[in-house]
Amino acid sequence: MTIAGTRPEIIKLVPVVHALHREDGVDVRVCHSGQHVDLGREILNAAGIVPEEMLERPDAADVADLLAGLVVKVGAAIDRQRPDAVVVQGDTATSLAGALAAFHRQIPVAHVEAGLRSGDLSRPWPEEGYRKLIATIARRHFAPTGAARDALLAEGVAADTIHMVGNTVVDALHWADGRIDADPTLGRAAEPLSEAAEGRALVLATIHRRETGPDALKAIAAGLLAMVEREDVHLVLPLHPRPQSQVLRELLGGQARISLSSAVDYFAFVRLMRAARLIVSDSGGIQEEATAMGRPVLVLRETTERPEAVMAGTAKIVGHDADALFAAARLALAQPMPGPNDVFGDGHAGRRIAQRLARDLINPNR
Ligand SMILES: CC(=O)N[C@@H]1[C@@H](OP(=O)(O)OP(=O)(O)OC[C@H]2O[C@@H](n3ccc(=O)[nH]c3=O)[C@H](O)[C@@H]2O)O[C@H](CO)[C@@H](O)[C@@H]1O
Repeated sequence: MTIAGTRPEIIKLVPVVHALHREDGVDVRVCHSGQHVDLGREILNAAGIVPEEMLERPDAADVADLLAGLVVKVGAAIDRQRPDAVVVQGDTATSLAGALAAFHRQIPVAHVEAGLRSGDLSRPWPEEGYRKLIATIARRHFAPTGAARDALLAEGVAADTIHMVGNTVVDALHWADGRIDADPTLGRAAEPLSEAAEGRALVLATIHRRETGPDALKAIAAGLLAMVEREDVHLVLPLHPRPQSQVLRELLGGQARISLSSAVDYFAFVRLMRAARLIVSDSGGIQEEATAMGRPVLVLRETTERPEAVMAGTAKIVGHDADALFAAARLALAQPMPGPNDVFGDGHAGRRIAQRLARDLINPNR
C-alpha cells in the first residue's frame, strides 16, 4: 500500500503506483490520508487512481496533533488493507505517520525520496526531522541522487537497503507531457495566465512554506514588485491555499504585470513551468522540476536539500531578501536559460522502485 496526503506526494507516487501495477504478482493499494484533500485530485483522476482508502483529515490544532491523528487513522487503514509493505514519499506528516503506523505493525516500510538533508533540524521544519526519523525505521531507502545515498550511509543505514533510483518527479513530468500532448484540454487553466504574459518574459512564482512568515513575505513581495517594474516581465503567482496567501494578495494584487490565481492543477502548472523564463519558489519539488526542464529557479529559502540543483547551475538560493531576489532575477533574465539536466533522474525511477519492491518486500521468494 502506498500512502500519500499532500499534492507533492501524490505527484511523486503516481509513477510508483503505475509501475507497481505493471509488476505481475503485485496487488497495489492506495491510501489518501486526507492531509490536503483538494490539491492533487485532478492528477489522481488523470492517473486513473481511485484510492482504496480515502481518509478524513484528523482534527488538529497543530502539526503534532495532526501527526498523532494520522498515525491512528492510517494505522486503521493498514489494518483494513493488511499490506505486505507500505510505501511513503518524502517528508510530510503523512509520510512519517504511515511509516510509524506500519512499523508498529512490523510491516516493512519503503521510503521514496530518501536521504534528502539540509543539515539543519530547524529548516525545513518539521520535514528535516521527519525524513531522518523515517530513515531510522524504513527497510528500503530509494535515494534520488548520490548525495542522498551518501547522507543515508553517513547515518549508518545499511548500504544494501539503499537504492539510487532517481526522483520520481521526473517520471511524473514525462507522464504529464505525454498526457498533455494527447489531450490539450489538460491544464487549460494555464492558458489565461500564459496569455496575460504574452510578449513578455513569464516569471512563475509559488510561495507556500509555513516558515515563510509575514516579514519574509513583505521582503519577497518587495523583490517581486521591483522585478516587474520593467516592462518586459510578467509575474504569474498561483497561490497555495495557506493563510499567507491573503497577505500576498494584499501586497501584490492590482498590479498590471502580476497575475495572481488560486493554485492551479498539476497539468496547468507543468504548462506554466514550460512557458516560464524564470521560476521563483520556496518549493522543494519545483527545484527538481526546474532542473529537469532547464529553467532557472530562485529558491526562497536559507538552505536547500537539493544541492544538486545549485551545482547544476539551475537553482540559486536567495533567501527572503528583496535585494538578493531582485539582483538574482535581473541576472537570470539576462543570461540564457540553463539546459535540461538529468541530475534528479532519467524518468524511470518508478519502474526501478516497483521491481525492487516486488523482489525484496512483497514476494521475497520470487
Ligand atoms: C522540505 C521540502 O521541500 N519538502 C517537499 C514538499 O513538497 P514541495 O515543497 O515540492 O511542495 P509543493 O511546492 O506544494 O508541491 C510542488 C508540486 O506541486 C506542483 N504544483 C505547484 C503549484 C501549483 O499551483 N500546482 C501544482 O500542481 C508542482 O509541479 C510540484 O510537482 O513535500 C514533498 C512531499 O513529501 C517532498 O517530496 C518535498 O521534498
